[in-house]
Amino acid sequence: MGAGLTEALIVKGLSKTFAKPAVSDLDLTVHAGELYALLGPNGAGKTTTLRMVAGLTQPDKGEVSIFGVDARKDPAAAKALLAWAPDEAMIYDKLTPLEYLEFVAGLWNIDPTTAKARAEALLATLGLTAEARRRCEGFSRGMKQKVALAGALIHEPKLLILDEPLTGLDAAAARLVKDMLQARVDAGGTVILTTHILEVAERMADRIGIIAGGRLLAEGTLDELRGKAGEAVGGASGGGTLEDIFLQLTAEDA
Ligand SMILES: Nc1ncnc2c1ncn2[C@@H]1O[C@H](COP(=O)(O)OP(=O)(O)OP(=O)(O)O)[C@@H](O)[C@H]1O
Repeated sequence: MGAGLTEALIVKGLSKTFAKPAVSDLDLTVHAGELYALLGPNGAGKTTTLRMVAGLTQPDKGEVSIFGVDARKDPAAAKALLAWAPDEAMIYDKLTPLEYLEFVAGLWNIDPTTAKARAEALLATLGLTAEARRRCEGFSRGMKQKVALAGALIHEPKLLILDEPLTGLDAAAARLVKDMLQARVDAGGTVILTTHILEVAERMADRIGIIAGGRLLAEGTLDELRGKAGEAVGGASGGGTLEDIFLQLTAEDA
């Protein structure tokens, strides 16, 4: 985990209203080299927040800084530092995984030799070597999701943002993806993910942010969140699970 000297992401006062407020005056900090889990009930504003960080949704107000780059002033530089993997894989069915990855690499101006080497390495890590030259059209949802994840990683982003990366994956595929994310963090990369699987956050995350109604309820390590949940009930913090803490904090908010 990073020493906190560099911040991978700083979000300040981020706000977005659609028909009603989706994200309200949100502050978040993600340290370089950590795995950060953004949690919250359905409709809490997680996807909207991460889409604004990735430059896909225009905020109404607020600041987003990616490794010190002001994402609203210099979106191209910010985007080069990050990858966004949505929960619904968007890949071209007529292409093979290798062709898709070479196509995405082309968009980043990566030279073809490097692109091919990176694509093959990513597909191997994700257990897709045997399918590398088969068209994606017959692939399962989980396989397509893995191809999309490889596409997000082809330009070697410093910050990886994943919306519900484990949805639709079977146990073996979920393990592969979790191991890959952990390996990236161990190698100094930064990962932000949303998940409704609280055990995943509990086991993997260095720090956790809990949002509800577009507002940050708590942010910190599991121990820090335990302390907050304890304070909120006016007593000493117990050894509650993340699920206990999450349910307590979100129920109080509701
Ligand atoms: N493009 C949009 N147009 C209108 N409303 C939207 C749009 N995107 C999100 N919203 C609304 O903003 C709120 C927050 O949605 P968001 O998808 O960010 O929540 P979430 O925390 O990711 O939820 P979930 O866990 O269900 O995926 C919801 O009320 C949602 O209906």
